[in-house]
Amino acid sequence: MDGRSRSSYPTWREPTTWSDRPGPTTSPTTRPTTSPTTSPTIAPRPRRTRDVTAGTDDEIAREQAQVDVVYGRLDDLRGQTRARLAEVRRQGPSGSPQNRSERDAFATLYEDRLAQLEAVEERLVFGRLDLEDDSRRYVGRIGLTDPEQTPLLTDWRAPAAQAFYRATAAHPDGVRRRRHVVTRGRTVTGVEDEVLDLELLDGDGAELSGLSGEGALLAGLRAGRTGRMGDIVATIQAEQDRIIRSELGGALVVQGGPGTGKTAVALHRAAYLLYAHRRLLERSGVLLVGPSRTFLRYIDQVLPSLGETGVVTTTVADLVPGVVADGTEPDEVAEIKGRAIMARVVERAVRARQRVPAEPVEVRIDGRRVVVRPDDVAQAIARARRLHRPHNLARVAFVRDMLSRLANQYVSQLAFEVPADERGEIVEELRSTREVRIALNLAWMPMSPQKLVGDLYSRPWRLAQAAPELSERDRALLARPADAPWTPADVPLLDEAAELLGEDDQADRAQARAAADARAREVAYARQVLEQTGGGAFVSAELLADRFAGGGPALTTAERAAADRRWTYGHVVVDEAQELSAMAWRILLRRVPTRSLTIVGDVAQTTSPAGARSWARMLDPVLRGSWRQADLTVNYRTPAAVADVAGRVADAAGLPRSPLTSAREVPDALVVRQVPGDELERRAAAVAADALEEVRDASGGGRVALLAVAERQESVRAAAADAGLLAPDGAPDLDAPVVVLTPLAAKGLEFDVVVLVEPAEVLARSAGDLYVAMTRPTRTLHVLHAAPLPSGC
Ligand SMILES: Nc1ncnc2c1ncn2[C@@H]1O[C@H](COP(=O)(O)OP(=O)(O)OP(=O)(O)O)[C@@H](O)[C@H]1O
Repeated sequence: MDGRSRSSYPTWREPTTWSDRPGPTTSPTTRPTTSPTTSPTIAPRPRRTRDVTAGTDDEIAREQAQVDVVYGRLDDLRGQTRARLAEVRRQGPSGSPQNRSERDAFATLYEDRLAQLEAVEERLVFGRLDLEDDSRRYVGRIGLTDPEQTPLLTDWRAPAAQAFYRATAAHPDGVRRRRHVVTRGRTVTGVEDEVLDLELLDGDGAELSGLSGEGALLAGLRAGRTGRMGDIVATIQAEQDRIIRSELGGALVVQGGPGTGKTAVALHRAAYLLYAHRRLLERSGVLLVGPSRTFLRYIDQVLPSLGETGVVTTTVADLVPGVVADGTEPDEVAEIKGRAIMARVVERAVRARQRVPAEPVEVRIDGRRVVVRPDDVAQAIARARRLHRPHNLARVAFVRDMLSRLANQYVSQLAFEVPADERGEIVEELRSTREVRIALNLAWMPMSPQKLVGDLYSRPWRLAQAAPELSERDRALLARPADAPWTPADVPLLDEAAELLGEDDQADRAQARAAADARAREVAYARQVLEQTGGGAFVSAELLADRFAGGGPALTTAERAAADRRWTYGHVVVDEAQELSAMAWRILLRRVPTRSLTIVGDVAQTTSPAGARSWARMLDPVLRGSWRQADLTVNYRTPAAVADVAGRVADAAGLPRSPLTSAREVPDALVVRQVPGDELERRAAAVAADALEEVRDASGGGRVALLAVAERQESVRAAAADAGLLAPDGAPDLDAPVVVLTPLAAKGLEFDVVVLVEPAEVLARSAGDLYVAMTRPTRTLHVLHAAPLPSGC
């Protein structure tokens, strides 16, 4: 994986029949991953290994007994935590502020712990390893021990669980048998074994009985979509596991075609890193950046289900606290704002606010004359710049210097010596004189990022001065009224400006010094408290001290980080990273000076004109060539027939597509219909209605998406509303069974069925959009067209 090499797909899975009670929902047939028609990247079936099928009910009953024990322990721990929380709350709001703050901090800790214990209810236990030394190890969502500290369940992220994901017959890693335990609620519904030890197969049949199943992985893939992403913790594949557990340091790029689990892997990696490097990351935090708020909603249940609530999830547009970037603009305008040169433009715009006046400015004070001379201003500017501090902070030095020069002029006109303390009064008088203030402000204007960037757009001469590299056309495209709303592409520029302008942080720094003194004492105290309460297993003394000092219960690391523009994270995960502009990379890298990054994406799915078609071209300039790449090669989402045609379309359009193997084959997965142009929307809605009937299941699963270009959204939505599929004018709602979206908005999401309306129009906007649209379904892609189909279809 390291050194930008391609990983292979080493996991072999037995094609088996699924032992199940009451049974998973029926679904289209699947192609076993060992089928000869699948890609050569899937390792051939090892001949030494075979599945054993007998006595399933006994095995299920045996596993049920163990699963009951583990859930029993979970219930006990929940009960204990609830009791502790109630005890803390009972103490009420009395006592000294220190006592109250400690109580609040403990209440938050117990609440967090309880939330974690509640979140792991589903599929708490999902695996068992039978080891060469005849011991057994159960693998699950979190680690649990019994009251005597005997292990009951191994956290999936622990080193001891790694073999569950990686062991193969060729490299059994001390494992004789790997068992997938499938549960629904707290009931074991099936087991599936992979036997990695030949001797075991030749041994006692009774001991090995009851092992059958069609494969936990494929069963999971066949389940109806719910509109929200689920975790894959029970069926992580070896090539995915290697990425999830890759070392923390440096920048890791995860390239993979559609449906290869990039998002799933990114989320599981965030959870893994928090577990494996908790000391480091619990206080600095992990940031996860996604392409849109819709996407963040789509994934928002995954990390909590893995027992992690401390990750800050956001979009680039939301990275600057206090800036609401909900304006829209044409792609070509966003592309200009994303260019690397805009960093220079902002820098020049800042320097333009440090200006030597053309003429001397004369000011009269108490009948005496002082002059703000261009020479003095030039010298004071040069001296202040040499400090290399941000504009608003260096301004303090500039003003002090200028006032001193003006005071000298004033004093030289007096007929007597001025004592040092009275000179200070003269300086203060000069400072408060309106004309002096105006003259100094004109020379070195205090600035907010919003004013600086807003002026660039609304005052063409300022842009012309700051951006000589941009063509007149480009500059005209950037022009807009001063009160126009901010757009997502403005946010990196505002952050750049904030960085160069700085805030007057003198008070902050004094406070920080005082806080540092207090902190050592607080950490020592927190350590003592943890020793007494036994809370050290799930929180460090440093974090507890943060919470004592943090002003109350609300301030978790994630909350403090999200509210602070200058927060630097211990690790940043970026999904759909191929879309990021050069300026967006700058804002992100500022948040992770250690360059500990997981960068996830597919350069064939790029839709933004500011995005990348090559990782090297995108990342070499920003990471100076210091990054490693891992590839994902198996498409778990899209049926083979759909993936094949999407691949042909991508190739015809010249997209840099990764070679892919589809894990699933679904009969009749691709349906193409030509219809009259004036019937497109109505027919598409009818197809969606029929599809919904087919995929809807009793538990609320089953999702259908109608995808069309932005210009058709309204008419498709109206047709879908007429067909009773969605409320008229309703906003896109991921929880609804049917959604109407643009391909861009569908990025990263998936549905059971996609109805794609007029692919030629999608292609006209961007080939990446068409590739994205075609690769969203897990079961069926319906293509409806009036115009000729794009080549490759
Ligand atoms: N090991 C796995 N076990 C079970 N399901 C998996 C596994 N890997 C991926 N999946 C499923 O495959 C689907 C696609 O995963 P995901 O959305 O992470 O892919 P992606 O590479 O980010 O796709 P895209 O680039 O198209 O957005 C999801 O439903 C995910 O849960």
